[in-house]
Amino acid sequence: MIRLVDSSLRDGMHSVRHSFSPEQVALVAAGLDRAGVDAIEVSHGDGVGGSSIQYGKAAFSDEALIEAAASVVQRAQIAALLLPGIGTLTRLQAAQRLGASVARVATHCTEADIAEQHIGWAAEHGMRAIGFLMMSHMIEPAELAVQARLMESYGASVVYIVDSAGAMVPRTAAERVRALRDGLDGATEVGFHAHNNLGCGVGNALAAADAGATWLDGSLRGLGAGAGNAQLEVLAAALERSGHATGVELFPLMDVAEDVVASLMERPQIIDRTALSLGYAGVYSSFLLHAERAAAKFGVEPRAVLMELGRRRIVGGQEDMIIDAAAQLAADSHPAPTGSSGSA
Ligand SMILES: CC[C@H](O)CC(=O)C(=O)O
Ligand SMILES: [Mn+2]
Repeated sequence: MIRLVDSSLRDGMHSVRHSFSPEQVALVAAGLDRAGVDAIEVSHGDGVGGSSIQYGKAAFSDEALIEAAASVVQRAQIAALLLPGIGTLTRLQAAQRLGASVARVATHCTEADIAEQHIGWAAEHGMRAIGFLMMSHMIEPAELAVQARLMESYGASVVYIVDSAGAMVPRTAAERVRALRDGLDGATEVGFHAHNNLGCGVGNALAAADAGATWLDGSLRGLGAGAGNAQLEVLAAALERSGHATGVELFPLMDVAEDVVASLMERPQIIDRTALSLGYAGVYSSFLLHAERAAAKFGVEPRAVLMELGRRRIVGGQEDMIIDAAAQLAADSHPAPTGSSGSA
């Protein structure tokens, strides 16, 4: 049995500049709940506590959004994402008080050790504790399994491989799932979170399921950072057709995607050259809008900025480097005249 987690109201926040209102959240969450989705993730795109100049100001507080979602669901669990260092444990505690019962604690794929306190607290306080290893394409499957074991040792009952950059293809996704499946205790489940920058979002999630992942993320209409996530309603149909039960009712899921989410989207969730460059260069999907803004400011190509970020191996939390890379590219293309000191 596959458990489906919807991320439209969290990863989708990147795509709408963190603007969803409690009313919009309630509409989408009610539709997802009717369709039988297991968990609905709600917060700023960068998790609880993410609203800031660095990551983008949200229109409403995480707490108001979580409360709105929790007030309309009958069956689905509400999930809160926390990136230690962006949000603190107190934000997770507040999320739990307001109705979140799933804690997804996210770290860069080599930094699982910073999640010990948060995963431990969630597991000890009745939440389902999930570890979320971001930018998982950047390290080899065996190294990823070592990090996953750390999260398991802190109390995570599920560890996710997170293809933040949408840089994986079905083979590399499946290799990582197999490495975690082999390295973790049999009781610990493996999850997969896809991005569609290389056009492989649903395919990667299917490959992950075939390799033993039992938790899969997606979002309605694919609403998410970069080219978006695995499109949830498409994934549900494709899983059913490939023999994986999800417990989700497909038509109500299609309906909330088309009748509610489609009209909330600010930009088409397509693989244009900038989104494709994210996957090709292996860059964090949530950098898309930041890179477009920085490129416009410095008069350079967004694609060039993303390729430079990939070359520098910049990871989440280093958003200021996007501006640095754009400024550097602008300076390289308009070098100061010989003999100039570069300052007035
Ligand atoms: C900034 C948090 C990030 O969006 C989490 C996530 O969904 C990912 O890494 O793909
Ligand atoms: Mn994501």
